[in-house]
Amino acid sequence: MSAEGGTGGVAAVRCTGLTYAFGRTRAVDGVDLRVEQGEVFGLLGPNGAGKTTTLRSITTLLPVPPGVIEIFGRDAARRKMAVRRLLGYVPQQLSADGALTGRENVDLFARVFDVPRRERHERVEQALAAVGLAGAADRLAATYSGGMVRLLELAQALVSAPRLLVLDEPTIGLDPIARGNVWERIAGIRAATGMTVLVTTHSMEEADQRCDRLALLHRGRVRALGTPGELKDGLVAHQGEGSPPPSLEDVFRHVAGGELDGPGDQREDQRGEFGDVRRTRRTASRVG
Ligand SMILES: Nc1ncnc2c1ncn2[C@@H]1O[C@H](COP(=O)(O)OP(=O)(O)OP(=O)(O)O)[C@@H](O)[C@H]1O
Repeated sequence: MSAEGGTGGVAAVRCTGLTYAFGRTRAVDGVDLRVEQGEVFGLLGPNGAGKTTTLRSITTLLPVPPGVIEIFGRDAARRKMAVRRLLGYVPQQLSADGALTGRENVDLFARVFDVPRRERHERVEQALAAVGLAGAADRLAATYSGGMVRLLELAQALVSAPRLLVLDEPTIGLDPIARGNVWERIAGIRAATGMTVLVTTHSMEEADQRCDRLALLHRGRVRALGTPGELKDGLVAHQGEGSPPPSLEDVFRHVAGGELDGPGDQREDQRGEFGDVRRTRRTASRVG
C-alpha cells in the first residue's frame, strides 16, 4: 500500500494536496486521499475540520485547480461534467421539495441529471424501491418523517446510477432505528452495484461499524488514516499493552484532543465535539 492507502489501479477518488480557503480561513490544507473502488470511506473530524469543504471540492461544487482531484481517473477541473455524471451527492442541506411527492422529487433529479427519457420511469421506480419508499411514493414529501426524507434524498442521488455516492452526514438528526435503516439501504445498494461510498459522520459507532477505512481530518489536514482496527491498534502501540482497549473516540482524542481540550486560540467554529453532535437537520419540519 502507498502512504495514502492505495493498492494500485484507478482510485474512485484521488486528492493530491487539496487546499481550499474561504477568504483568510484555510478550510482544507493539503489533503492527500485515495478512496479505492467499492469501499465505504469515512471522513471524520470535529466541526469545522474541513469535511464538507473536501466533499464539495470532490463533487466539483467548489473550484479546484487541475491535477488536484481525480474521480475514477477523470480530472475534476478539466472534465467537470464527466465527473458529475459519475457522482451522486446527498448534501447536509435539505435537497427534497416538500410540495412534491416522493416520486416527483426523484423524477426531478432524473431530469436534472439527464437520465435518458426512455429509462427514466424505470430508474425512478428502481431508486424508490432500493430505499424502501415505493409504497410512499405518491405522498407529498412534506408528510414524510425525517428518516423517510433522508431515504428520499438517497433515492434522488441514486437515480442517475452513480459509481460514487457522496453523503454528508447522512444520519444526523435521525433516531437509532432510522439511522440503521439508512445504513442498511446503503449497504444493500453497494452490495448490488459495487458502488463506492464516501461519507462524513460524527458518529464514532457508525464509523467503526460501517466504514472500511477512515480519515480523521482536523484543521483542514488528515491526521490519521486507516481501517478502524488499524487506527485503534495504532493507539495501543502508542500507549503500550495493558491499557484498556481503545475506542475510535479515544483515537480521535489522541490525535486532536489536546488542541481541542486546551484553552488555545481556536475560534469558536473550530472547537469540536467528537461525540455525536446535538445539532440536527430537523428535516421533517423543514420540508414542511
Ligand atoms: N461558505 C463559507 N464561507 C466562509 N467560511 C466557510 C464556508 N464554509 C466553510 N467555512 C469555514 O471553513 C472551515 C471548514 O468548514 P467545513 O464546513 O468544511 O467543516 P466540517 O468539517 O464539514 O464541519 P461540520 O462538521 O460542522 O459540518 C470552517 O472554519 C468553516 O467556518
